[in-house]
Amino acid sequence: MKVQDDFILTIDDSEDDIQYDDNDVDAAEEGDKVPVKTPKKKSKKQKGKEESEFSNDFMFETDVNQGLVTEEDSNWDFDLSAKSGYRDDSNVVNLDAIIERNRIKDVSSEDAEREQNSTAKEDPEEEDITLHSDDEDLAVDGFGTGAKTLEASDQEEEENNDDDDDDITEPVPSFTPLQNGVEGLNEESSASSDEEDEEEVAKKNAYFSEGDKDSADIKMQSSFQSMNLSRPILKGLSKMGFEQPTQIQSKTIPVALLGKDIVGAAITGSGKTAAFIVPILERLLYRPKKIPTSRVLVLVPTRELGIQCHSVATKIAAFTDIVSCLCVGGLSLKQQEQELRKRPDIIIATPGRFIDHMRNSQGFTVEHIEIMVMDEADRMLDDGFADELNEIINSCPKSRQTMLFSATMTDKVDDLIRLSLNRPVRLFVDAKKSTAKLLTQEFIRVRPQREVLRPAMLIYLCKTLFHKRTIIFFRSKAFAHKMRIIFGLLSLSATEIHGSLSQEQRIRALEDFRDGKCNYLLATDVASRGIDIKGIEVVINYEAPSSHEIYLHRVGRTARAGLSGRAVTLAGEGDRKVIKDVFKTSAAQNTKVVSRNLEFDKVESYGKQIKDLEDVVNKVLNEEKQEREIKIAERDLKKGENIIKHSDEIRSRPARTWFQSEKEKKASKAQTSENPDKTSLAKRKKQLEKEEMPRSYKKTKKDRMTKTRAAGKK
Ligand SMILES: Nc1ncnc2c1ncn2[C@@H]1O[C@H](COP(=O)(O)OP(=O)(O)OP(=O)(O)O)[C@@H](O)[C@H]1O
Repeated sequence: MKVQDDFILTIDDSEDDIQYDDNDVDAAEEGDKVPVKTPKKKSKKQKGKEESEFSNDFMFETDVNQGLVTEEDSNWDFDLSAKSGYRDDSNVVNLDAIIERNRIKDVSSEDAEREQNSTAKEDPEEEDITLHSDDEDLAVDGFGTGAKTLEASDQEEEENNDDDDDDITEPVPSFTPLQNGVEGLNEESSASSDEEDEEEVAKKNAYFSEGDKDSADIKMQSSFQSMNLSRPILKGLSKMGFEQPTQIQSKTIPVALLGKDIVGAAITGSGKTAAFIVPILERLLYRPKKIPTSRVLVLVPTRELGIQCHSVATKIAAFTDIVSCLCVGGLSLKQQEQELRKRPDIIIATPGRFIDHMRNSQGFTVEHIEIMVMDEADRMLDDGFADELNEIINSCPKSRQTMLFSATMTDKVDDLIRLSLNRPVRLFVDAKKSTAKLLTQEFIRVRPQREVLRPAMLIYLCKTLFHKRTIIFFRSKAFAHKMRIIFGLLSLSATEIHGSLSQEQRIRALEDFRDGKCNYLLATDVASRGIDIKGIEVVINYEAPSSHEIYLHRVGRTARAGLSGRAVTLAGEGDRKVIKDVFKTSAAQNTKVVSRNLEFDKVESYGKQIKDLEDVVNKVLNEEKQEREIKIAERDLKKGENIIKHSDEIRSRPARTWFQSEKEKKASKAQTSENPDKTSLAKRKKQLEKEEMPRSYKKTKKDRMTKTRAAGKK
């Protein structure tokens, strides 16, 4: 199929089509009225830009430095979301104050002294770290790194375990390039689990549109101007400092403007958000405006990602009349209900909160959703979201355009089929499981007998090597919290983000870290996907995550937008599989992977300090618990008083219905994993498979109502 460059599918072109559930407008017949867009004249400057050469090695920071764009323009912010209302946070305890009260004098003074005398390294790579090739600590130990064969490495590992004690007093920290000369790994392009059999390839060929060919016809556009975007959108992009599209944007925007379904993938930090926001805004510019209608739904897996996406959409739309609404958990339901009543053009939501509105917000309907985006779509396809997703997908019109994006996007047909995509175009920019080119990945082996020193290793890294803009990932919320107390007691300015905190605390943590008020952000995987904070220098994995995908998202918080960064992983025995996968792909893609050895005398000394602090940490935890209980009691008292005062009004409200309680959610998840064939999910999948055929033949109203710009020009 030959596709014209200037062919843009406009959004639901007839106002007559719109139906409202609160009876304010009659249902009407299909119409073919199409708004004709007046062609814009291109300025000389724009033309010049179009002709300029497209570089894939984008340098994002330049405009910021030239002062054309302010930091605020390109930074995402919470101010907009703040208007959506934080929850009452009257039970938040001031942990910093408790830590300060409990800080042992001699620890902090000893610490200050240590700071002064320490061999604190300004640049961890250049100053004290020597690259040398004879350090085989990690390379030969069977983590799949320098191993010639897996069998050989296992044997070597046993040998290495015998002389564990020898490297306890290893010298200065060192890097060892690992992948150079690694045999037998370079032929593989990705981890073995990704190998496809013929059947899967055939399935994919049948399922995906000839999109790659189509998009070759569409041409990768080298500038935003040559994509025929409207002036207000170009102005918004320019205000954000986006001069040239990134690869995923070049590929996606023209295809998305045609209204096609898309399955998109590109490395972390490569601009996927704008890749879907820009075509959405462009299409919305030509919507019928008489009656406001919510036409676009963007689903995201975490609240913070929703806030960030909302901020990007609002900023790019700054010169348009397009309105976005943020509907994520933790923010005021009431305020969101009020905003939804005004029928914003775009709704950015987490699935749970969105369903809550679908069920309980009067007058809110999803009947007119014409574009649905799932950011971090592979996460949304996880079991954890299965039921919510089904509910949303079943409620939204089938004739919608659907776009899915993630850095680790799956193109497995079986995974995608339940989303009832319509011959999607597959737009995969980088090799699967790639990391950013300028990301250095380091690994520190934690031998079983040194597990006890893991916290000390982390403290060592932060005290001697990484002093700021460092995010540290933990698997457990409770442990992240405990470490935050230890950081505080050892005078390391840290904040934390995880699911046990209130939304306001989570947002404040991100802001404090973003603004440099805290040097360390201690996080669980709630912050591993999508979060875009400028200038994160280092990501530390306190332990490797449970999968290679999560690893990629975590380390993708640094080295974003063409900048460099470093990821350091403390790798224990239990982390073998993930680490092996990382090394395999890194070797294949020739990205930089090194091992780091620590100064174990210092690590042991930190270990002793941490042990000495145990009682103080428990004391802080107890005080925190007590203060929280008092706050909760005070809040409940107030609540009780309010209920008595306003009982009539409260009783008159309709009862809210819940999609699933936490208990039901867990039961459903267990059922899915225990007995996948008999779940409603499997049934639904089969039903969708059946429905798939007729659907692709059905011409939708939207399909029929397309117009070329050329028509407008006539
Ligand atoms: N065309 C562009 N020019 C300059 N900067 C850009 C451009 N597109 C995006 N950026 C910037 O690049 C950064 C990363 O963008 P974004 O958060 O959309 O990445 P992503 O691919 O969604 O990452 P992740 O997979 O981690 O979610 C942001 O700071 C954004 O402002």
